[in-house]
Amino acid sequence: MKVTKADIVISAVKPEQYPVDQLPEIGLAGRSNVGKSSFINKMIARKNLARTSSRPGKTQTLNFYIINDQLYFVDVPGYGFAKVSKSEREAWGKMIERYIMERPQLKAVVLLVDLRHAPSVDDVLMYEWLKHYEIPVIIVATKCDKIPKGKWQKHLKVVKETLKKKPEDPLLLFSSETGYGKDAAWGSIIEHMKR
Ligand SMILES: Nc1nc2c(ncn2[C@@H]2O[C@H](COP(=O)(O)OP(=O)(O)OP(=O)(O)O)[C@@H](O)[C@H]2O)c(=O)[nH]1
Ligand SMILES: [Mg+2]
Repeated sequence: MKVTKADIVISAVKPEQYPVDQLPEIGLAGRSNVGKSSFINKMIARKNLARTSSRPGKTQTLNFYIINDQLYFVDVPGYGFAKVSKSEREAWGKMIERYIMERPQLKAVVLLVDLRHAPSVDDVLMYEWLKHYEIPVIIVATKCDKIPKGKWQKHLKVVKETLKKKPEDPLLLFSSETGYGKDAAWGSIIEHMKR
């Protein structure tokens, strides 16, 4: 998809703040620092519209980005960030749960995992939880620039087996650094938007 227009519309913490225009939405989920905001920036070819940081926990709210007046990317705060209090973690959980469970226009969640490592316990829980609520998931193994090409298949196999990936969910390679996998990711997102 050629992105000609992209803007942040709102940073929301509760449903009353979500956009009301019924456009399809694609959520981004994954561990803190895995590269969700970087994924959005690469996909829309903007340097830092979705704010990124080497410090985990950068994204704290549900950030709605409107793309070509056609769809939203919803940047979701990452999980698994140790420096978060129990009450913050609970607030996070409630915010995500409300969004994911009560949002018919949510067409799919892009679940980002780090290609370098086996998915964490939290990654597995997140995947199982999304599947439980019958949300289509596009699994994106990112930071593939950090692994030599010859080892990609081996690492993909670990991701697939650890998550117990369902056959209907695609697993794609990606790099926000090089742009590898951008067209495939758009292809999958567009397919899910039409459902
Ligand atoms: N080499 C490489 N670095 C990446 C890639 N994607 C993200 N990064 C780096 O990883 C760090 C975290 O990226 P973010 O996009 O801010 O991560 P996030 O998932 O949005 O993190 P939170 O907002 O804290 O949940 C930054 O330093 C990025 O530059 C990638 O594909 N390759
Ligand atoms: Mg972020």
